[in-house]
Amino acid sequence: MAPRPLSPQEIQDALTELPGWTSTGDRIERTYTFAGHLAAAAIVTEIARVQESLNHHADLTLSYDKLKVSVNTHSVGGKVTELDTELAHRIEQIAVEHRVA
Ligand SMILES: C[C@H](O)[C@H](O)[C@H]1CNC2=NC(N)=NC(=O)C2=N1
Repeated sequence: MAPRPLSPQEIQDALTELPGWTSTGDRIERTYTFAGHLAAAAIVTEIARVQESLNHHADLTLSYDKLKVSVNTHSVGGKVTELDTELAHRIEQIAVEHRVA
């Protein structure tokens, strides 16, 4: 079944379970900061594995010691759906394992 775009209220409710994540309206995003570049780069492959398993992919922007994660659902015209909040939770699990602040 096709995912349904979440309402602004549903997005806000979902973000209460995702500290550090924000909504721009049509996306949910978080920027993680790491000890350095290799630590920031190392998490990318793990996120990619989860994204392949879910068949849902965020935009990942790697800079020196930061990784920005930004996601929406293309198949509904670029809106936030439960697929995005599910991926965000999975990425949070990986971040905890990497002891990201
Ligand atoms: C064909 C394939 O199922 C689609 O392109 C998947 C892949 N990853 C995706 N990722 C995101 N963020 N949104 C999608 O709609 C999406 N669709």
